[in-house]
Amino acid sequence: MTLRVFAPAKINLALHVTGQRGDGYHLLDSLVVFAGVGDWVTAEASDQLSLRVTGPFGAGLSGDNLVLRAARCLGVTAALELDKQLPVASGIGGGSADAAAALRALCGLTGRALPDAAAVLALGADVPVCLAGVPLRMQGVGEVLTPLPALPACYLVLVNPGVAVATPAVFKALARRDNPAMESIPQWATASDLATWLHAQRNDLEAPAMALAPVIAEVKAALEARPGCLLARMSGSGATCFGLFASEELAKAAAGVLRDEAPAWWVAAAPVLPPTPPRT
Ligand SMILES: C[C@@](CO)(OP(=O)(O)O)[C@H](O)COP(=O)(O)OP(=O)(O)OC[C@H]1O[C@@H](n2ccc(N)nc2=O)[C@H](O)[C@@H]1O
Ligand SMILES: Nc1ncnc2c1ncn2[C@@H]1O[C@H](COP(=O)(O)OP(=O)(O)O)[C@@H](O)[C@H]1O
Repeated sequence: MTLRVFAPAKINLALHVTGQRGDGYHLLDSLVVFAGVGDWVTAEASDQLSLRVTGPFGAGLSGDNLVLRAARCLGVTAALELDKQLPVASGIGGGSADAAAALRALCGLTGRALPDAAAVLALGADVPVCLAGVPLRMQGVGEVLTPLPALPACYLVLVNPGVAVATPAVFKALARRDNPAMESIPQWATASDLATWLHAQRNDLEAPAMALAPVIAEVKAALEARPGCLLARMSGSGATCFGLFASEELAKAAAGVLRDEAPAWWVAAAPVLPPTPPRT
């Protein structure tokens, strides 16, 4: 039996750093969604644990892969394959998304129940939210997850300039760690309503990441300049930035122009998941 599971990119539409724990980990308040672009994890029953990595960003991976760590955490063996479509160390949770997809595939293969948030937090602060895989408010260091009102249909353009940004370095470069939490969450009727609310929120990691990798400011400005871009912001600890659009046509047009303008950048247009059916 073989199972193939999608590992969607995780996007922090807002990311507030509200404190720091005694162990150094930061307290977060984040609006997290998933995009219709991502990696794929395949698991086939085997009495040995193995991993084959393919895909355009597979060569950029070294060291202990989070997919293997997820399998060891469950105590399950399988022949795993990771098709790495997302840039590595880029603020869109690629490694955490892969770990969550591996957990799903391995639990599906063996008939086990999915582990809970507390059990998978040690794999990475983003693994619980990636395992949930639906839009959520994420708090604590990543383990406190609260459902959101249904999101309006909206589309993202993701742009990564090819500069890997190390998450610990960005947190370390923060000027303040006691920033205000997100404002209370309303019901958004349209993508424009969502953007208006998001404009009053922040990504507190944007300034320190831009200080470490100034090209991030260029990426954000390039997205902001595209017609129909309702909001441009960095995701996670960077360097990927997203633009929020109300329609697939506008998102695809923006992505096309950005690919022409900066052929070295990774550019993807994708819906926010789950895609909402059009209102009748
Ligand atoms: C910043 C965020 C926001 O969603 O996204 P990414 O930039 O990774 O996508 C996440 O909190 C990252 O989650 P993840 O990448 O799984 O983090 P981990 O592997 O657990 O931790 C990497 C390092 O980030 C810092 N870290 C992470 C999470 C957190 N709440 N406080 C922290 O201070 C610590 O220095 C830690 O050693
Ligand atoms: N499957 C994986 N995909 C991406 N990175 C991985 C994976 N396994 C281990 N890593 C390591 O985790 C680190 C963080 O990568 P990633 O999760 O892509 O970052 P981010 O959460 O900022 O998007 C990288 O430096 C990489 O070496």
